[in-house]
Amino acid sequence: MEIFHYLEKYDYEQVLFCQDKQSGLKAIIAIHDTTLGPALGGTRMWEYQSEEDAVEDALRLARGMTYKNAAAGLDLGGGKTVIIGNPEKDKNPDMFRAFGRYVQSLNGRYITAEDVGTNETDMDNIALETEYVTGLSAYSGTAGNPSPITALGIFQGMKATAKEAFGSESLEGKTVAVQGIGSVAYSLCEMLHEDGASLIVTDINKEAVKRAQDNFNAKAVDPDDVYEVDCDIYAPCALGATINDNTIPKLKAKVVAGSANNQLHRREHGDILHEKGILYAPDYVINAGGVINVADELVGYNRDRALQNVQRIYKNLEQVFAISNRDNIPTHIAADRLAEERIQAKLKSRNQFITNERSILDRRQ
Ligand SMILES: NC(=O)C1=CN([C@@H]2O[C@H](COP(=O)(O)OP(=O)(O)OC[C@H]3O[C@@H](n4cnc5c(N)ncnc54)[C@H](O)[C@@H]3O)[C@@H](O)[C@H]2O)C=CC1
Ligand SMILES: O=C(O)CCC(=O)C(=O)O
Repeated sequence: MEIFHYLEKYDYEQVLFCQDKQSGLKAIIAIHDTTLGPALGGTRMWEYQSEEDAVEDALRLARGMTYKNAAAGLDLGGGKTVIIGNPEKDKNPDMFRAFGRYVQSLNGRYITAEDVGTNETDMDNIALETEYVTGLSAYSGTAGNPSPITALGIFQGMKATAKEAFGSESLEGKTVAVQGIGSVAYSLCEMLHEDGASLIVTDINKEAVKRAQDNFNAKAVDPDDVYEVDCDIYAPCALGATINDNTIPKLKAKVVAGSANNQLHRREHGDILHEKGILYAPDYVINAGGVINVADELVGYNRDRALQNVQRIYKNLEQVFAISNRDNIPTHIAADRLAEERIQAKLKSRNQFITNERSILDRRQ
């Protein structure tokens, strides 16, 4: 990988390699863009095939956070960390403390949180060394597990998408096929069931499927069969890249709206959905509930306020659909435009001079 070529192509600000021999820490902090504010994005711990894969993942995820935070209306830029290692075997508290010291060294340019492979306990260890961490354990009066709140955002976003696709936001009587009944999707199924939707579920974990069958009267299908079931909405809530060359021809749903990150295998798959008349709720717009929730910790966590802000996802998607209709473009491009318009507007307003402790006026005797 030609690293500076890549950084220049997507306009990254900074990449920091962090190593601590004693704890075994090997981390990469990527800061994509801080136009809107300090970069906020979680820390992923994963056993990568190669160091190059780890760098690529950190860069791709950091850029995704710039768009997610901008489209969510947060005054935050985009960044992300990956820690190289197996989260089941290689973790220790000192590793996260060492990482916390690196985060502190950035003096607030980057704020971290949970991601795949890390949890509230890891964030608590990071917090022993830096104030620039969110998503701490709920016992310390903070946000705690973001999944139910992410689910609320998906539920709101699904309603906005249903309104655009079917003319009514009501999910009563709609059939939703949910892929992956993990932390987010279980809460989502609960809300959908209460709202009168019928559920078709799948998971590689049989217990998760049984729980949904027992509690929400859901119909179960095998993981490979979920794409072609008769349904109104397909909700990918497991892995990324499930919208691809193989699955699109099978889809009977008129709407794709779920929590997974990076749902489109390639960007052109968003174009194909558009051409086929399948309305796609862009992943980083609809799944921003988690980051909206942890961002609230930065100003002193207030759950009611965080929940209210998560409801904004409905309006954010309405805006995406308005741009898509106005410019006759697929929704994934409309979402990018929404995020980029916010960043550009902020860049322009920087032309106005403000006095601060760094300005020339401050040097007067
Ligand atoms: N937890 C959160 O607040 C947020 C989560 N997301 C994304 O949402 C998705 C779900 O997140 P969580 O619920 O936290 O994860 P989770 O790990 O609790 O749930 C994922 C579920 O998917 C199942 N699964 C894996 N491969 C599958 C397959 N091939 N077919 C069917 N099921 C499969 C797993 O068995 C598991 O039950 C992830 O892509 C995550 O990145 C995005 C934003 C925030
Ligand atoms: O939700 C979080 O814990 C942090 C935000 C983030 O990294 C994400 O939304 O992918």
